Amino acid sequence: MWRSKFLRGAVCLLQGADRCNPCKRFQVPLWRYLSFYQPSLHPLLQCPVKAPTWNRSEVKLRHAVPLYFYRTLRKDATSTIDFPLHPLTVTDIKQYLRSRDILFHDGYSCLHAPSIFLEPGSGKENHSLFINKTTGQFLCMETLVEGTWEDLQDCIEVMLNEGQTSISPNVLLGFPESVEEQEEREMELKEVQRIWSSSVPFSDLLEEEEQLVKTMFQIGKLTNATLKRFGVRLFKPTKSLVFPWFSGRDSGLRGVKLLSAAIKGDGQVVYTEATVPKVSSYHNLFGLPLIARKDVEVVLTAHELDSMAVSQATGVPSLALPRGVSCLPPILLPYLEQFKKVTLWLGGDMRSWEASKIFSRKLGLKRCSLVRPGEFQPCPSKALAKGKNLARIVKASIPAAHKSIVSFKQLREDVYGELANVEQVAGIVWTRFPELNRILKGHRKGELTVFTGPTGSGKTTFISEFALDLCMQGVNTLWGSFEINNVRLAKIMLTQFAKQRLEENLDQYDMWADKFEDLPLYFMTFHGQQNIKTVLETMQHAVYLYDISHVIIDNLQFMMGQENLSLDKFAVQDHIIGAFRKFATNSSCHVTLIIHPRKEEDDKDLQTASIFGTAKASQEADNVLILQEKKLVTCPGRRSLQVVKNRFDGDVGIFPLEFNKASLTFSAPVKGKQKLRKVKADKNDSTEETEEIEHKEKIKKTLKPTKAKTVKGSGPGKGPTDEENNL
Ligand SMILES: Nc1ncnc2c1ncn2[C@@H]1O[C@H](COP(=O)(O)OP(=O)(O)OP(=O)(O)O)[C@@H](O)[C@H]1O
Repeated sequence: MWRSKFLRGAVCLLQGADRCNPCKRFQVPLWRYLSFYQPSLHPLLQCPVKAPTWNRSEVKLRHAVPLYFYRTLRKDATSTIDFPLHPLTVTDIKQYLRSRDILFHDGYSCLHAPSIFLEPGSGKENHSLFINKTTGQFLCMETLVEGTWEDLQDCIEVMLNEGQTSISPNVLLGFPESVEEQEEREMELKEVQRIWSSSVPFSDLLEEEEQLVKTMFQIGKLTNATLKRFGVRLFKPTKSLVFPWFSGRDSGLRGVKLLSAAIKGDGQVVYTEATVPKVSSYHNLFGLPLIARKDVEVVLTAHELDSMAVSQATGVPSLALPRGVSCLPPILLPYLEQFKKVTLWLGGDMRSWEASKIFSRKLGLKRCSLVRPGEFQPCPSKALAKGKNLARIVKASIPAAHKSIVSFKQLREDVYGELANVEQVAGIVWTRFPELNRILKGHRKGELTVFTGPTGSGKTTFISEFALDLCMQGVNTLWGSFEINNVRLAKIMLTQFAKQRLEENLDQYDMWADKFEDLPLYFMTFHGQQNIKTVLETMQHAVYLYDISHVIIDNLQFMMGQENLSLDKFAVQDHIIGAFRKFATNSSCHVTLIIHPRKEEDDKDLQTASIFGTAKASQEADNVLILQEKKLVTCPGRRSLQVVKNRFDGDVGIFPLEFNKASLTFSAPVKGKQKLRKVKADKNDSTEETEEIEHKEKIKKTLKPTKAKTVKGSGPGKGPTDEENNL
């Protein structure tokens, strides 16, 4: 939301308005619920209610009435069904299609069926209807109609009720959006058109202007022909590159992504992205309009510039994911179904390597191959800039499907990668807890962390900030808060995010809530006792839908009551911890499990034995953290964090925590401005690094440090903040 305000602000300024139009205040929910309105999807996961994704203007009311009528009937019917329904499975989808005599066959991540949106004998290719096996999301590759499983079921029912064998793509009418949503959508489309029409193609730039922009974005090796083919333009007011979102070969503009460069105070060049519509609705596979139906091979990258580099250097079709390595939205999978070979070249670091392994599972291991990052295989745009042979790098990609038994020869490269990238292998470091980095070294996917502390000592409060810190760095996070409700938890997190009591600064609520809303943060809706199977099913679903890489379970005790009571308590606890351990490993997802201590003695620190009934549970955990509460007379309530187990490198230790009641934070306040250490290039630098430094100098000369300017908005929901103005 704040992005569209900013862009509206930028465009208003563009049009000579002396100030932003009064920014329309949007009542936006503070957090992002995972609540689908289609009961067929997991009802216990909630996400913003999404209207179907086809262009509403094509809809003809004539057809809509029966469908709308049908839906209203069914909606009432489902409201009487008790939750939880089981999440949709491929078996459910197959059973339904068979019951309607619709033939299908298995694809990679989708089922392929004859499209019901094509007149029989229309001469167009059959089996062009792709249905995602996990979510039911569908796409007709001929008409480009797409929608949810519920929408497809509705269309099939209406078609059968009318005794037809096909149905017009215009039949679909989503639930009427609220006036506000309709208004927001129209405003976004206007924004997109404004930005697009006021951007200029590179061929229209003056020579020196073109050179300056290419230097700024380090795309000197990309030709204007390539930029033109992909439709890239320059938005002059903010010197931003504009990447268009055309969803099909000949369809209209649905959105844009702006890439801007700015120089920070310390001389670092920072690249910032902004999308319209906002990032959660921005599902652009950049480069899609250039894909022909006959293409069977594609290179998937994490950035638009990388895609253009691959396409220009190798001639192989290439697409860029909308949100880099952070997620591969299932809604895009039907668009990738036609490819028999998918090469994932997501970047040059370990995070990209981890993501490519996870995404290849979603795409189907057999058809995927991965470009291993490394010194000689940076991201595509860097490889192009350094004159590397991109075709050879793509050719040298390794199959994602690995055999169950491997020799060291196959492991050799992975081992080297881990040794050469110690920092990245250590995981994501906390920005707010340097002491924790010193001991744990970082937060890694696939691990199980057990966290405990005395009752009422601040476990939830601490873990909330612990997880928020990682989420702010792009770690997709799922909360399972069985003890306190999501509103209260979100309020704690927002306070920690804003580092102030918003009760006393309500005029800033919208600004902070807009930023908070863009975090990759999701909540389960469980409360009170739950059984472990339902919780794990929901977590699995969330990992698939949102590429969750960190799940917090607060707390274990809420799953103890539902298990087989004939077992003794410790056996149940061991079973549950074992189940989370398995989930963490199989889903490459970090699980943080909060456990109430088994016994507490006021005058003694908690030990590992205080937590677990048996040694088994402590063996399953990779990390064991304890929030120690010193009940000292001198400083009552003094907390410390103790790491009693660290499987990654064995370091353990304890450090004090300073609790700030106003901001609910445990992180030590930053004392003064931390001077960023300048790393002097050492004498024997390789020529490449020297070139890199010279290049950076050149960019700094072209980029005048931007002076942050504030645009006074009107009352609540003020205009863009300083950093937004730096876009
Ligand atoms: N270090 C601290 N000093 C004082 N108050 C704190 C501290 N940490 C948390 N609190 C406050 O104590 C209350 C309980 O915090 P929290 O719910 O995080 O504890 P908890 O250990 O999760 O509780 P429970 O054991 O019931 O789950 C909250 O109001 C919180 O703001």
